[in-house]
Amino acid sequence: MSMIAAFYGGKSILITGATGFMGKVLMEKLLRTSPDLKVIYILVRPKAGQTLQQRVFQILNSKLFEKVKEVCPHVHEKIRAISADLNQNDLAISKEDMQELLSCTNIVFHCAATVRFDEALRHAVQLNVTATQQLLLMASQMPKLEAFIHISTAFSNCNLKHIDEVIYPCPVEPKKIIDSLEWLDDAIIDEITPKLIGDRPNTYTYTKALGEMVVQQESENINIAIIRPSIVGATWQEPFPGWVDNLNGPSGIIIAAGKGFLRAIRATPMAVADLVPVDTVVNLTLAVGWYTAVHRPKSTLVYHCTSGSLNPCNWGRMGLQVLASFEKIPFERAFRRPNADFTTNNFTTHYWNAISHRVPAIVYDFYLRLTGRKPRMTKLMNRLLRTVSMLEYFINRSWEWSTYNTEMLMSELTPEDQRVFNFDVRQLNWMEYIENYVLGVKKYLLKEDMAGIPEAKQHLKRLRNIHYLFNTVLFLIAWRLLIARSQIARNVWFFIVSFCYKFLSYFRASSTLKV
Ligand SMILES: CCCCCCCCCCCCCCCC(=O)SCCNC(=O)CCNC(=O)[C@H](O)C(C)(C)COP(=O)(O)OP(=O)(O)OC[C@H]1O[C@@H](n2cnc3c(N)ncnc32)[C@H](O)[C@@H]1OP(=O)(O)O
Ligand SMILES: NC(=O)C1=CN([C@@H]2O[C@H](COP(=O)(O)OP(=O)(O)OC[C@H]3O[C@@H](n4cnc5c(N)ncnc54)[C@H](OP(=O)(O)O)[C@@H]3O)[C@@H](O)[C@H]2O)C=CC1
Repeated sequence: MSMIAAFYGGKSILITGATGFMGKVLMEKLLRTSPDLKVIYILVRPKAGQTLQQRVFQILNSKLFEKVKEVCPHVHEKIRAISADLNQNDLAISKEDMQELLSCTNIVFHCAATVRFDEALRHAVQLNVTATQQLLLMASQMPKLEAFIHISTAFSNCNLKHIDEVIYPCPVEPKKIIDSLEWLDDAIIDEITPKLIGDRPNTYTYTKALGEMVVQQESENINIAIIRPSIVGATWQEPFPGWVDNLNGPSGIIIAAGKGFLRAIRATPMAVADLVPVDTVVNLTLAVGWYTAVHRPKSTLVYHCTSGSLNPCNWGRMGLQVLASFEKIPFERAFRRPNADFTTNNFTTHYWNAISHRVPAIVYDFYLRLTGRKPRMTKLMNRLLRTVSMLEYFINRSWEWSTYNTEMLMSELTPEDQRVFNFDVRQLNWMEYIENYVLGVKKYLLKEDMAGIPEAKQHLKRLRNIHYLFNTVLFLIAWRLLIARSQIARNVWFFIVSFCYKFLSYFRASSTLKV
């Protein structure tokens, strides 16, 4: 019997960010491995015209939860959705709900965050720092609380090259930032943002670092741990391989490349692609929850959930495997044939952006206009290139994360727990994982039918023929222009033509002789 699974039995668990990518997988694993848990409270806000109940209903009836229903048929009864908005200072939780949360919660998993890189500082601080502070305040009033697990990111200290499992201080105290944002207006905040974030690339990594400082400062009476995952990707094994439901991290890039929109990228092929599957992160999170509650470490432990030091894979290898997977699992109606030229040079980046991205988009929009349709490709391409430029920071550097705590925890688990809550990335076969990732993107993100693969392959063949034809025509035009202007080109041309003529005459003569 798994000790970790047994530990969560009968517990009341609070999850923030349960409607997000990681939160859903966390909820699924908890319900599947500990169906006898008492209740999972999830903080949810109404969104996109859906009520809380509709959102929860949709999640629990999705493919991700199919296996859970086999072991826990009354899964709906285990989930208690609580209306909350982490953008509000009091989290907008009703008095009754707050009372219930405070008196019943045993474990808190705090996953909610804004993961947008370009989030305005005010909003990023509200969600990633102030909301964390509010939750810690709540946690300090929970008499039955056994552990509070805070999900951060391995990139919260991406301004450093080597990162240990410790909380690093930021130059300005989080409390000072929170206070100043209350009275500064948006224009001034925009102006001081670059100075505050310093050598970090965006407000996301900066506010996640501030969030960790808040955790450290408010953790006096709370049993707390921090998890730092690197780039979180599709599921590796559980509940099935390749599940993914948003465009963040590599998923959006895989779509853009598979559909032939993105054909070149500024990336360092030898830089480590520090990806971790979402189910690995969730397994570590649940193991940390158990360890923190049962062993009650004296200080706040930080756990790195990264792959680079244990099982490294670089962007070059990953890019090639993604391309190889497109051969087997092509996406439907591709704009151009998938390709992934990696370049680190400024000039070639601009060249590829112009030739491979902008020009085809302009040509296609021209065609749409001619056929009476609304042009859209240039706009889409501009957005895509902006997105890619924001990811560039992460695909052109390598970091070293120490993993002592994570390895220590692994050694503390029983063999059964090591199997059920496996977070050993050394066992990950990258090639297999990436192929399943591409398959998952096709199935669960693009919602394309596998039966359409032969047609998608035919379409790619047609695109290849168009590509060859286009290149041949281009070459002939260029050559014709060159001949018109250069004597050397003309001489070379006459030499080739006369050589071909002689060869054909010889061939014809010898075949006549044989007859
Ligand atoms: C073959 C080679 C393989 C190599 C493979 C390399 C992978 C290289 C990954 C590095 C990854 C580091 C990751 C750090 C790890 C964390 O710790 S951070 C957690 C991850 N967070 C993120 O990835 C957030 C990144 N995204 C953002 O910040 C915002 O979406 C952006 C990029 C600022 C765009 O904002 P926006 O312009 O307001 O647009 P938004 O409304 O979000 O979306 C606009 C459109 O772009 C699309 N879109 C959004 N995100 C993406 C995306 N990532 N990609 C494509 N399209 C996207 C949307 O679907 C939307 O399309 P439409 O619905 O309009 O048709
Ligand atoms: N994805 C990644 O690559 C990585 C993620 N992380 C960390 O993991 C955690 C989870 O990330 P991930 O699941 O990918 O992120 P998602 O963007 O998928 O999910 C974010 C969650 O936070 C919730 N949330 C956002 N704003 C509010 C709000 N105002 N009130 C209530 N809830 C809100 C969202 O709810 P709603 O559905 O209503 O928007 C959603 O449930 C984050 O802390 C992130 O920093 C760390 C490293 C990498």
